[in-house]
Amino acid sequence: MNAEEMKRAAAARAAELVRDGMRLGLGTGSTARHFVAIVGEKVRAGLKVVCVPTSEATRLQAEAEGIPLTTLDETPALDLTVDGADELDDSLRLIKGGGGALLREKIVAAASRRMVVIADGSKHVDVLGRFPLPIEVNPFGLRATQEAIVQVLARRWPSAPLTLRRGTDGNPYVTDGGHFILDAALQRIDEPEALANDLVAIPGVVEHGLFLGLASGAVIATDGGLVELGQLG
Ligand SMILES: O=C[C@H](O)[C@H](O)[C@H](O)COP(=O)(O)O
Repeated sequence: MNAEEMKRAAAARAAELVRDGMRLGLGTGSTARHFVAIVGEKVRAGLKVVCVPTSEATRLQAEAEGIPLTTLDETPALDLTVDGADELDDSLRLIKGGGGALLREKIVAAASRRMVVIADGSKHVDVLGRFPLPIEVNPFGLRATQEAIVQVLARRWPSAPLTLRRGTDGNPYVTDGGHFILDAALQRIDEPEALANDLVAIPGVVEHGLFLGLASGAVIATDGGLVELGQLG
């Protein structure tokens, strides 16, 4: 299987968890895109669900698929969210936000009774951190927030590069929430909980890409077949 086939296979397994009447969170990214497409096929075949998209990109795809959408204001509690990840470990701790959607993804995951991660095997790691950690910040006071983050990181990563994410036009990348993203190249995060606590305490940090205690299960597609972690049902 190539990478796209693996993503599709993981998405198809997660789609088996979807039942009539469910309130679903729809993730963002190239893996979640397969899940949204499969849900779209099921909706056109008669499945009754309402969904909250985790980004404007996913909202556009879901609308094009004819998937009924709602918001967390109308539907504040969801049954299941299915989303991709940039990295996941055996304890279902994640790094997310490579596509810039971490804030809405985390809000939607936290509003869901279950969150199932879908990924190809390349995302499954022993220790988080090879993927740069996205940190979403308010544009106001960017430089001061950046320096505060550097100081916090310096306790464990004295020289970790912290880079302002830019779009293809060279301007700072702007999230759906109107924020910027700083990517921290940490290589290895041995204590993600401690780092998460430190980051949320910094004024100006809106959210970070460590998803801890949110995922209840994962479907990982490998050349040897599907590997399931945690609880899917
Ligand atoms: O912001 C983006 C999301 O966190 C994605 O779920 C994550 O980047 C994984 O995306 P992909 O499935 O494209 O690797």
